[in-house]
Amino acid sequence: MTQESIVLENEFAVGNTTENKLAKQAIHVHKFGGSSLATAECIKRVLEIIRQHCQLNDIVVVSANGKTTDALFALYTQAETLQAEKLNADLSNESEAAQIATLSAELVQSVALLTQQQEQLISELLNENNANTISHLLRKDIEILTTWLSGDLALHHNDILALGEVWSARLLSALLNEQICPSNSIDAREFLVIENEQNCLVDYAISAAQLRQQRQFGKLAVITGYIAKDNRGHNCTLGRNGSDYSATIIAALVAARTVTLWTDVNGIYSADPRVVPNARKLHRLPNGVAKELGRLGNPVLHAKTLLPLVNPLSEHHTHLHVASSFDPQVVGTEIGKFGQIAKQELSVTYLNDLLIAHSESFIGESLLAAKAEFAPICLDEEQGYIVITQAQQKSLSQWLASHDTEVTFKPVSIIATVGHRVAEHGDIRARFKRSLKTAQPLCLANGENNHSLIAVLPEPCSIELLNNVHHDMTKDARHIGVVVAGLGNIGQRFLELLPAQLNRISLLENVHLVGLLSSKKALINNDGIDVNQALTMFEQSAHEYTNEQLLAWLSNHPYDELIVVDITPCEQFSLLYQDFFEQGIHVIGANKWAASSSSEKYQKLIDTAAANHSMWLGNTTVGAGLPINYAIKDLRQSGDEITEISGIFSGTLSWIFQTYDASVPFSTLLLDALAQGITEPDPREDLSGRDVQRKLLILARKAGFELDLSDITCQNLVPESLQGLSTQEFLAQASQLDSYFKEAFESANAKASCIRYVARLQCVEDDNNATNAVAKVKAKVSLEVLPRSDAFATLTPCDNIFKIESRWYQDNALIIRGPGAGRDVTAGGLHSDLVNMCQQLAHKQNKVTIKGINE
Ligand SMILES: NC(=O)C1=CN([C@@H]2O[C@H](COP(=O)(O)OP(=O)(O)OC[C@H]3O[C@@H](n4cnc5c(N)ncnc54)[C@H](O)[C@@H]3O)[C@@H](O)[C@H]2O)C=CC1
Ligand SMILES: N[C@@H](CC=O)C(=O)O
Repeated sequence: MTQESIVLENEFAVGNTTENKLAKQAIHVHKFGGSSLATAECIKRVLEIIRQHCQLNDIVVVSANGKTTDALFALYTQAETLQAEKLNADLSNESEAAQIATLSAELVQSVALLTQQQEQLISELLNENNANTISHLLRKDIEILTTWLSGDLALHHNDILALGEVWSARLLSALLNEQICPSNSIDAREFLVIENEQNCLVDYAISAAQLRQQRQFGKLAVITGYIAKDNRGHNCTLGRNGSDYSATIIAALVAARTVTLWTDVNGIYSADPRVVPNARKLHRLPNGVAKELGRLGNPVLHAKTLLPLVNPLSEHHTHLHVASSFDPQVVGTEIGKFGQIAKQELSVTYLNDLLIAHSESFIGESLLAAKAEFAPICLDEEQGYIVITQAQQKSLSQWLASHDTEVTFKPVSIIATVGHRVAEHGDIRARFKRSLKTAQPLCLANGENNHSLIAVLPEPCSIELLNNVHHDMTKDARHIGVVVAGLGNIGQRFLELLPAQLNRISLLENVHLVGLLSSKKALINNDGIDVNQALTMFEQSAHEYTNEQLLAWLSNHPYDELIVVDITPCEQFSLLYQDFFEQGIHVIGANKWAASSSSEKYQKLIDTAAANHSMWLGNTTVGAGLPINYAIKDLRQSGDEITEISGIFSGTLSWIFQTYDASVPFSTLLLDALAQGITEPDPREDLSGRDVQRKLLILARKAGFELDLSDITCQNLVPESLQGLSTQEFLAQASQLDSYFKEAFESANAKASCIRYVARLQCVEDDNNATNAVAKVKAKVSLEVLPRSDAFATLTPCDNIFKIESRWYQDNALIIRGPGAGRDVTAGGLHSDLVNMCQQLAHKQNKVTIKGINE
């Protein structure tokens, strides 16, 4: 149990009634299916999930362990056969008597096998004392089961089927008591009342009141799924997938905030991932869309399960999560009420083995009666057809015969595209029709609440068609969330350019701005932040945050990919990259700290990013928007070996030294550069040479050299007297710089030369000896006196120049030159990284792991 739950328990211990205390904290319902509870190992995993995710006032709902319900059903059938045989057998006939004896022995054996399976779970999991207690209860149940199997079977049908859930809840509760927290198991038949087994309509008022009596304060309730009582007091079951339904009913009864269905898949996909490899996980599904998916054959969602999510007692909305108990750290799918982004999701589903039934009774108003009776998959009152399952054929024929109308049936299948109000979008309808051309659909119908477009096909839906339609409808789109950190000089410009970029670049079609961070405040919105008003929204709605809160949100983000754009100058923020990469989050950084951190930290970041398929781009860390990082990476990847890198790497120092002629004080130019947004937030970062030193280190690493900042000699141009001041104090006293630079300028000028701040790195290792060895380098950044005609001396102010010498560029160096700082070029460079990253992400395939298939 978490620390929070311990506090909770103590908190509950004072004052008030049990009911009030239980209601004090939002309740979460966790339902574990049979596969999640199949073996001792699975159950241990479930215990861990409960330890990490549950509070004492939450509720756990369980299915029977593994295939126990199937085994109980098989016992019932065996006993039924035995009883029928006994009834008809002539026991004086030896062979008939022997047959009965064999059947009896087989039944005894099956009971023994089931008992042994349960005993094994008990002994493997519980300590000796508890195991004895639970085994004793099991044996008593087996005695009763044996009498039921030899008595009035039909009367005890549901009693027999209920045993699986009873055993499962009892065992889990005992285990929780032993290892995790106080717990009590509750048999749902003690509180859950439905009208009858056929309609499963819940009496919410009575059930809620009875459940309140069953729950015990300070104990985690473990409740049986699948079973209930009808309003005449008979035991009944909730049918196939009844435990999921139990969980959402119970959530409605206690107004839970969420229900998590822990199962063996880690979410709902845009198509069945077993047959559509490009299917992507749907992170958030609006209620109505989920219902439609359940109706049209999604194997995880069942229309019935979704009904109680809007609480009939209070209009309270419960969110439903689907997650894998085999992979609990993976974020699954959430179903509930969402904004615009979740509503853009499209998925494709299909159903084979259906029938299309044409009849006059389906034309006009009379269709309503058929609709109420058969809840068809789709229908059309003008064309007079409904589409039903093959199992419904007989009852439909009888129903129509009683109305004296004829009917014709034809085998069909359907393929549907499902999404929020898709049927109202002409473009989606047109795309769907186009992609179905070769399949020659018989007709196209709108689904429930227009949340689907359903095509009726004359042939079974093939896997090829499903994949093609999925590709055409979803364009295999991946939704990408972007969080921008640092809303200063460059950050603001980046955001100003964002709306036009999103409009203009089709690769950015599914990119959503979802977070804005300053050093103190954060605005995070999973439904997206309006890019046209981003800064205003930030001003109005941002809240203070801690890094822990930020990381917690990031670990649960609902996007296929998340990109953090770091436009801060902050070392602390760069320390979060390690966490980002561990969570598979991508980073685009203008911030130079991480890329110029110690070799050890840098290598760890690179390794973590690679291990988690995270991308890290930082072209703007050197030369702003100039493609210098790309050029060096490309040379290296192509097999070239870089031997020298030199140039002017600081936009600020380029602008100042190209402009400076001693007619205007040096400090005035420095303040001017600051106002233009080309300096670092503290211009001493530029003037000290540190910014250039970092840039040289970043390029050196890209070129394949292993070195640290301390390996690069750096000439600091800030006099000691100005080094320890605050930024404001430094700026106020910047005139102290003037005499030094005046002198340096005049001395160089007297020799027809000029002063420039230059970065130089040279490989000094003999090439022949360098096989497999890390090349040694000499590197420094310093103020140099250069002839006025030198290539580094004749730049446009603010330009950077990068001179690269390599095996391929020996005699005539590769030169990249252009503006190396400033708002527009840097923000532009960041957008270039964003497009580049989205392009790579568009081709990224997330491997879907399906238990039992590829795992
Ligand atoms: N100015 C230029 O031409 C270029 C700048 N860069 C880099 O861009 C980055 C930003 O530069 P500017 O916009 O000029 O700086 P700035 O000082 O104008 O803006 C930085 C913003 O980051 C915020 N911030 C600081 N710590 C933060 C944190 N922990 N979390 C979130 N936000 C935080 C600050 O509040 C500020 O609003 C720096 O790393 C700089 O080296 C890179 C290339 C060129
Ligand atoms: N302050 C830097 C900005 C770019 O990195 C510079 O002047 O080059």
